[in-house]
Amino acid sequence: MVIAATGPTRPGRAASRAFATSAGHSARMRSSLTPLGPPVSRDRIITSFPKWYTPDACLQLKEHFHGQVSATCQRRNTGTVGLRLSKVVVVGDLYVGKTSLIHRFCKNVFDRDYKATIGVDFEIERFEIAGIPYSLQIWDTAGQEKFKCIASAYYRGAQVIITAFDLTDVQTLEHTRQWLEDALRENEPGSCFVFLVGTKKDLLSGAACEQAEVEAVHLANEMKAEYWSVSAKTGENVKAFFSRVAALAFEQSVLQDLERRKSTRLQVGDGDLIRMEGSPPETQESTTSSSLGCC
Ligand SMILES: Nc1nc2c(ncn2[C@@H]2O[C@H](COP(=O)(O)OP(=O)(O)OP(=O)(O)O)[C@@H](O)[C@H]2O)c(=O)[nH]1
Ligand SMILES: [Mg+2]
Repeated sequence: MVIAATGPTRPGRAASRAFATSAGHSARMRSSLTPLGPPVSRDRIITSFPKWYTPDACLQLKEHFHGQVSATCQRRNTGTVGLRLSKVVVVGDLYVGKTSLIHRFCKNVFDRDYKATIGVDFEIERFEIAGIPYSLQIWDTAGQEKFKCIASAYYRGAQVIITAFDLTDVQTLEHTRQWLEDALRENEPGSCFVFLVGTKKDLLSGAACEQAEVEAVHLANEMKAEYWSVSAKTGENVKAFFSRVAALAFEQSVLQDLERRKSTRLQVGDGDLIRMEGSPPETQESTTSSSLGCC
């Protein structure tokens, strides 16, 4: 099986989309990243922190970027974050509407006909968040059992896991627990944001949707996930949902980058401290060179 590979997009200049499908032992690139492209479209520009769907099941309640993140973005000092892609993996039973959700967001289309995903597909969507370019690599996986082993090979390295279920089919909600477990197994504990998404909201009345959401919100809390109800058919909540995903992933990336840079500075700082305390010249030299080596 050939694994689809992408390089990082060039912020502000790169084309936004790469798309690959793998089926059994074959894989094909439908298109590839091109070096030049249009600027980020206006509806992908995020300036204020997108709000949760319900405060009863959300990953964080605050409505502003973390103070450190805002300050870092204002100074345009986000290190490599603006060059990075965050990997998002969408899992869930067959026919729940994973592909439709992604296509609504990335292509603004909806197809009434069902075409099963074979293996995996992915889309790259570019954003500009707090003035910094940022991209999501959104992996669409197959829900059919026979393709599960292909799809699960792509779970690794996810920063975000989206578990989708059909709001009109309670069984698909029950299965999300297993989908999440499988996806988490391939990733470092505590390294992923988890979302639980109820699809096909347009098929339910307001009251029926509220009823389905009670159970979903309960499960979302057990999963430590943020809950959203969406409709790929009407587009309801789709953009708001992915904006929220992008903002949370971006904020985490900036904070991790700051943390990494801080610990690098601390290592260098330790070396300086030893020198200032008057160690013999040969120790000074070895300390300095090992500090440089670290960086
Ligand atoms: N009414 C309605 N139908 C939807 C919605 N989303 C998806 N569907 C329909 O549900 C069917 C399945 O959608 P897909 O997006 O192909 O499902 P999937 O989860 O990707 O399925 P697999 O690729 O087999 O895992 C299709 O016929 C879609 O048109 C929605 O929001 N509303
Ligand atoms: Mg699909």
